[in-house]
Amino acid sequence: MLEKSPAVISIQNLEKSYQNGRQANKVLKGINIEIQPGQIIGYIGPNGAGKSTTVKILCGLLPDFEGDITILGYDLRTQPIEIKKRIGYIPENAALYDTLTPREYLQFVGELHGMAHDDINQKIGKLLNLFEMKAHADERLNSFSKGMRQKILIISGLIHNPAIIFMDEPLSGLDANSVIIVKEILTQLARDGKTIFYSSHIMDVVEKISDRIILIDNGNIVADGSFADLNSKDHTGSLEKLFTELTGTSGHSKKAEEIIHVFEN
Ligand SMILES: Nc1ncnc2c1ncn2[C@@H]1O[C@H](COP(=O)(O)OP(=O)(O)OP(=O)(O)O)[C@@H](O)[C@H]1O
Repeated sequence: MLEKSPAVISIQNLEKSYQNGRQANKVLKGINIEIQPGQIIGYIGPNGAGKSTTVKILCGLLPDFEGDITILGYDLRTQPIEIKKRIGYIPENAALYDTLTPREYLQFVGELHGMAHDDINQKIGKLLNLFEMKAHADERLNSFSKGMRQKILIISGLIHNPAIIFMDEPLSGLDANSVIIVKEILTQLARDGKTIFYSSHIMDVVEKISDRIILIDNGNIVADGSFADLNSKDHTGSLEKLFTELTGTSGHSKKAEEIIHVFEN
């Protein structure tokens, strides 16, 4: 019998509350996930479900949480630096140093990761080329469009060759060609044994690239499995339909009609 590889991400009873004045607002209510290496995990859910909160906790950006998390065998509470060295985080939006050029910014990121100069420069050249950004390597970031900035963020999350890549709505602002490139990159990274934790609203991309889909709603996991498993269980046909059925957000055309009525009256 094939032995199961040890989990690269282990989340046990994860709970998180934000303080709202005097009241605690619990947004993660007991999340349990074990993730094997080389998988692409699609982490989906409605607005406010707790996706970004989960990703930020896993990347060590929100240290105040309940439960136990180990990543690559390191305890997130006591060994966050060991984890941060080995993961990449690609958020939807992040402040880039606007006065720098992509080359300068990426050199800075590479140095923070302790990479050798030659290695940094070689990776920068290859990745900028791949994302069709080489011509802009020495222009200032403050002149960049949303999609161009997003490409630089993606490169900065990959440059140090992390074992796990956390992505929070990474395709935001990218054109169709760039989306295809990112999809291909993710598939190949997973083939090379990297683990990808991918949080997104873009259902057809999640459906196509994910080995496993985890759907959260209101801080709880409501579905967890491959698209084929989830689809055969609920007979829905598409991830979008499954999403709306399980998160109770159906009746869209009626809602749209009501919104139009607001303008008409
Ligand atoms: N810094 C914060 N302080 C207080 N409440 C917060 C904070 N960040 C998030 N929340 C609340 O936590 C809940 C989950 O937010 P989160 O950003 O994790 O959701 P999400 O699933 O990523 O949503 P979206 O799809 O809209 O990005 C929401 O109710 C949100 O209002």
